[in-house]
Amino acid sequence: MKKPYILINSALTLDGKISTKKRKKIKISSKEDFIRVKKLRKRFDGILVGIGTVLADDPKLNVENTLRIVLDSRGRIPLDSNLLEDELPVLVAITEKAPLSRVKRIEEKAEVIKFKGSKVDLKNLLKKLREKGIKKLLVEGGGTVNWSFLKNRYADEVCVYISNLIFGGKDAPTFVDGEGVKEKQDAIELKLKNVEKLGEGLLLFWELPHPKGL
Ligand SMILES: NC(=O)C1=CN([C@@H]2O[C@H](COP(=O)(O)OP(=O)(O)OC[C@H]3O[C@@H](n4cnc5c(N)ncnc54)[C@H](OP(=O)(O)O)[C@@H]3O)[C@@H](O)[C@H]2O)C=CC1
Ligand SMILES: Nc1nc(O)c(N)c(N[C@@H]2O[C@H](COP(=O)(O)O)[C@@H](O)[C@H]2O)n1
Repeated sequence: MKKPYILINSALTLDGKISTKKRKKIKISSKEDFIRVKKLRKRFDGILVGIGTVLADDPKLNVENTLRIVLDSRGRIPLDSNLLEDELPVLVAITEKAPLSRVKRIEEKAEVIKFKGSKVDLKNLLKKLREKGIKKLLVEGGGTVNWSFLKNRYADEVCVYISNLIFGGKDAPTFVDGEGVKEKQDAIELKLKNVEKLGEGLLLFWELPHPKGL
């Protein structure tokens, strides 16, 4: 079974942060980049975010004919979150760690798929998404989710908008968080495909040389 084609898109400050140390929703993209992202989202069958992003940003990701997917092992998605309050489809990927009473409430508002283990099993999730007809998946963070998709070599391409802002701070989330590698030899090496100036920032397109199948 082929996995969906996967693009990670993110907006970073010049120092690689995706929010400040307060970890709240912050506009890092320029006006021009938000216009680009709006068009980009329409080209994907699915948009995926982690529960950290849902709790911090309460995103809408409201694009017609696109499935919104949340990685949420413990079923923490707020029942009044924008994703669960509108009419557009949402899939919440949970694990056996999610309390049953909570799952029932989420199921009233979204499709729920349950996986074994303590974190959502990406391989099996991607299989299920492909079976559901998701051929192109846009991953929009945050840093922990980006790490999972890169570490496992599931991402095919990466697009980052590098803004003219600097947030600093060791506790501010970065484009890729998670465990990280210990040695340079374990680094995830990408190939630069394109560079564009956009507003006061730069748009960079990268390709992963050997994305993994399922
Ligand atoms: N500038 C930008 O472009 C963007 C910025 N952001 C910012 O990023 C920050 C949020 O990032 P972060 O806190 O890292 O949260 P994430 O959105 O990356 O969500 C991470 C959580 O997802 C759950 N999860 C379940 N299964 C997996 C899996 N297989 N792999 C990875 N995660 C899994 C885990 O929680 P659990 O165990 O409970 O399931 C995990 O802690 C916010 O500050 C937000 O504003 C976010 C997106 C874009
Ligand atoms: N491209 C981009 N630029 C920024 O500056 C951002 N803060 C984000 N954040 C991502 O977009 C989601 C919000 O989407 P809606 O506007 O609510 O539809 C947010 O959750 C991040 O994934 N992206």
